[in-house]
Amino acid sequence: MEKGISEGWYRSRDAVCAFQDLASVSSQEAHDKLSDAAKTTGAALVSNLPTRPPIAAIQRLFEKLYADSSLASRLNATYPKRGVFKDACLAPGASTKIDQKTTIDLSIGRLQSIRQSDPTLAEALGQDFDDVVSFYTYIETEVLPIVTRATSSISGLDLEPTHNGTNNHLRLIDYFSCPEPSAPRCGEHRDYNTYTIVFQDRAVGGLEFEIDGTWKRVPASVDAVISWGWCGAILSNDAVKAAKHRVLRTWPLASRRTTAVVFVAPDLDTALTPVTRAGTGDAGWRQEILEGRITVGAFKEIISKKWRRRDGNEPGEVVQGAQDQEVQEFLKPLQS
Ligand SMILES: O=C(O)CCC(=O)C(=O)O
Ligand SMILES: [Fe+2]
Repeated sequence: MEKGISEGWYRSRDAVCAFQDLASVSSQEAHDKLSDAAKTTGAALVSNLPTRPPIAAIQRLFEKLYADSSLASRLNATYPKRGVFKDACLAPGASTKIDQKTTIDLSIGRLQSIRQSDPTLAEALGQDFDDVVSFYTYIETEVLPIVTRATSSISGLDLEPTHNGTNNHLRLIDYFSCPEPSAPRCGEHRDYNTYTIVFQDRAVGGLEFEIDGTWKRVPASVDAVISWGWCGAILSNDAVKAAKHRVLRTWPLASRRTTAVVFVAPDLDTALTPVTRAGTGDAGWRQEILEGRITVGAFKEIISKKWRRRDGNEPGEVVQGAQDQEVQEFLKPLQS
């Protein structure tokens, strides 16, 4: 086993909760486990999901886009600002330091734009695309309200008015088979948002969280991981912890790992400022944040420049760990 990595943290931290339990917010046990995870490690492992992501369909969708560059261009033309299918690390002459993965980024807004700007594209993408959209719709309508409500009660906030779904995303990730990746698959970072759900393929591991200074593996058998990000930490004044994580390598090493990741963030015009006294007395936030002068949209612009560098979609050198350090210095200038 790699130095510094240990298994079994989820058992010792007791952060596992059965997802069926989450369907009923009155379930004290599920709430307590989620609450404990959000306040301590910032990550909860979830088993017994009633609905699984369509992993085989996601893999076929990636293969279709690898094989058909005109289809990939059509898909990217529906969101010219950033594109939808991103494969920067596969380009000839790409930096060997960027994340070794490809992604498909969707959201309710992007799905609308796909339907409106290229009405026959969904059909060209086929049944696999429909299966992905159905999965996303299910998660948006059935699952996210429950986790948002649980996060609200953990942090003493009412998140529902500022989380109307306009700033949520589904990211499909293909950690394609590669025995000797030149860089991490997904370099270490904290997510910028309120919380994230990583749906795993239950076959190939790789996701790790830094817990008390040590990288701990999420077992491949875990269905999904709920973790909290910077917006969650700021709004709750650090009552909720933003969890640092990465995918350094896939386990087994050369295997293909496929994930469906749902990011939940406050609406872009929300003021990014602590709105509860639940957390730390003096968390050290920068003055503009304490005064409510930075919106979620402005923060997203600042932080997304850094992650696009790591993804190879923005020029600039990638130094592992630097992204998280830069964000931390921005948010908590006196503590860095
Ligand atoms: O795919 C994973 O396991 C994690 C991905 C992740 O952390 C991210 O995209 O922010
Ligand atoms: Fe992440």
